[in-house]
Amino acid sequence: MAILEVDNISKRFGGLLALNDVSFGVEKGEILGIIGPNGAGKTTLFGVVSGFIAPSSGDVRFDGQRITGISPDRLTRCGLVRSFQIVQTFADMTTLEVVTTAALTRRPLRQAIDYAAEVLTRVGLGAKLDETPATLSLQDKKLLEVAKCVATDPQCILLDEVMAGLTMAETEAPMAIIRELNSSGVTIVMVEHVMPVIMRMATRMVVINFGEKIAEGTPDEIIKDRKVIDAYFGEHLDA
Ligand SMILES: Nc1ncnc2c1ncn2[C@@H]1O[C@H](COP(=O)(O)OP(=O)(O)OP(=O)(O)O)[C@@H](O)[C@H]1O
Repeated sequence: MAILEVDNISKRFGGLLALNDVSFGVEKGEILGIIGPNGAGKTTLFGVVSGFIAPSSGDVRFDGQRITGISPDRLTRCGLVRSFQIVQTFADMTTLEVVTTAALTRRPLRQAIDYAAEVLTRVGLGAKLDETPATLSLQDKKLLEVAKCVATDPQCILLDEVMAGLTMAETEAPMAIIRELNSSGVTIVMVEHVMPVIMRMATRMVVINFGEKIAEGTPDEIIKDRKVIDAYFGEHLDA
């Protein structure tokens, strides 16, 4: 059963058609990877699905309900949450305060603080509750971004380049956390440039190029797809 349906989404920025009639579904419990060359429209697509960008046309449905145009905070309460490529934090807050803010989505303050500490520990930041995000390493900032999502108790998480900038060794921790989340029933949609990561994680993939969906299938099907290989100009897609 599809938890998320993207139906004929187009988005125009002035003269630029950033998304052109993109449609796909996300099945409950899967890990869907979205890939595409730079500027393909992946971030715009995430923005539309998560309520940050209004589409020029088309609809998004979550759990059977039309959600097009619904604000990100309402979507979070519905169980659909996104992470950001550039780690979003407030300068003066501690990691515990940042994640507590997210946990307040479904809990009163006292419980939100306890739950935030639990989630931070789960992602490996249990020793850094009192640190400000600016002092964290890039890997820890990414884990904080994941913790913010997890603390809202989502049904579906949209992860925008959680592995970008990390070494392959550093990707192991976020990959394990995402797998664990998925095992606990959370549907994952991830945009990722780090090809070996997405090939290992995704159960299915959607490929975007110049704002259009050019392919959809399992990682094995995708690496053999002629249109995908051409879009990457022969870039090596092996996992
Ligand atoms: N707010 C905006 N105003 C005008 N053009 C935009 C805006 N946001 C994105 N674009 C353009 O839309 C196209 C798609 O951009 P988008 O950021 O969605 O691609 P992407 O696949 O996420 O790229 P990357 O992999 O580099 O992050 C690009 O040509 C970009 O310059």
